[in-house]
Amino acid sequence: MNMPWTLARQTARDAAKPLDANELALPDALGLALASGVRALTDQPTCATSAMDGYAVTGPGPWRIVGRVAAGDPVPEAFLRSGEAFGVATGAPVPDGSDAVVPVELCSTDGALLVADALPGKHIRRQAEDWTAGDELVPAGSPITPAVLGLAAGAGHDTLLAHRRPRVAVIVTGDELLHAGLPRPGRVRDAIGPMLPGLLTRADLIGTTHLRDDPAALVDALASGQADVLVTCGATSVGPADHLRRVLADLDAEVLISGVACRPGHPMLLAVLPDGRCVVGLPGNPFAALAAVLTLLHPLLDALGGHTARPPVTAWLPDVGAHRTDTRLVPVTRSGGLAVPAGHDRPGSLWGAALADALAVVPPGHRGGEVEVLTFGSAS
Ligand SMILES: Nc1nc2c(c(=O)[nH]1)N[C@H]1C(S)=C(S)[C@@H](COP(=O)(O)OP(=O)(O)OC[C@H]3O[C@@H](n4cnc5c(N)ncnc54)[C@H](O)[C@@H]3O)O[C@H]1N2
Ligand code: MOO
Repeated sequence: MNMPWTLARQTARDAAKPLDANELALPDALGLALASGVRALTDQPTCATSAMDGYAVTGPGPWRIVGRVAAGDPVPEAFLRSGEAFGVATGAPVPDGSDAVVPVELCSTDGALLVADALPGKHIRRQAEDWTAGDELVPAGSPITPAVLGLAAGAGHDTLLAHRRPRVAVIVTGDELLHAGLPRPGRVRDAIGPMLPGLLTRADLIGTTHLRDDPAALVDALASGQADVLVTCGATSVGPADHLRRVLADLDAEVLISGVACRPGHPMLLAVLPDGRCVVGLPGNPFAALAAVLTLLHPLLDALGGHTARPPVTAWLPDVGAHRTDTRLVPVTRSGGLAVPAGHDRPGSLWGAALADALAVVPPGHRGGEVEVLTFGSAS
């Protein structure tokens, strides 16, 4: 009995716990998931600062210019009194007592005398206006994007605690596969091996092995290794050369998912070996393999990498002819909230997927309307 598609995705997410976490220098943490929230180590700003190049002033004008402070200077020792002005640069601390900053282009000066209109409080960034020391700025489980790195640096961090990226080994099986040159009767080019690295943006691909349809070789390939996840391609079905299910049984693997009610890709599977390593079985038909990556592999890799599930991305899809009982995965291009089918979506062909930027998830019975879309880059 094939598992419903939505349950299969959730089962894949729940199949693994986040991998260990390490304290990493900021540049090394890019793309990983935060293992603990980023907290501000100081107030921002740490003191009242000027938001403009100009003059800090106090009381009604005109004012007497009594000094100047540049970016990088410490807080001026002077306390600004009514009728006094202090030259300030954007980002520089303003003297205590300042009422407002007047931008330089709104000022006229006559020697040490400054004339302008000042609005109380204007253009002064008060201490802790953005955040206070101890505030959580980004929660655990968030992806460490370039902006998170910049924010963390701004909040005083030199390192971040981040989960390790899962290590993935790929095993491509099939006597009929060629890895170069022209396909010919009885021989096809491996289309899955070249596709996978670009789909593993949240993992480290540690190796790709090509095997004949030989159960002993498959046992050897699965039995040991450094990978957290083994991804097999082909051999998921019931033909004489399709050994994956028997080999997993011989290895005492716990099969969590053996078939999913979706088109294409229904023979996909997920198993856990006795030592905790996971096996994701991608069907041999290349578009079915892509469907299995987005359905099972991405949620599993997200869970291992410590990434929190994000709200689904949706788009409006016309009636594309839903399946009666199974979820269809349909290649689409998206434009302004609308998903347009790319066509060419037969299980053995990546043509439609190559023209698409996402797969639309079409539940059984769908007759047009809002659907979830899965992008190729990452996961849930
Ligand atoms: N009796 C049944 N036969 C099949 C069923 C079924 O339910 N009952 N399901 C079909 C579906 S759906 C799929 S999908 C495939 C899954 O097959 P396998 O995972 O066992 O893969 P293979 O048999 O090795 O290959 C299937 C097909 O894909 C081509 N292939 C395999 N690997 C690659 C690759 N790396 N790159 C490009 N093409 C590949 C292979 O040559 C075959 O044409 O089973 C159906 N049969
Ligand atoms: O998964 Mo198969 O047709 O559905 O390629």
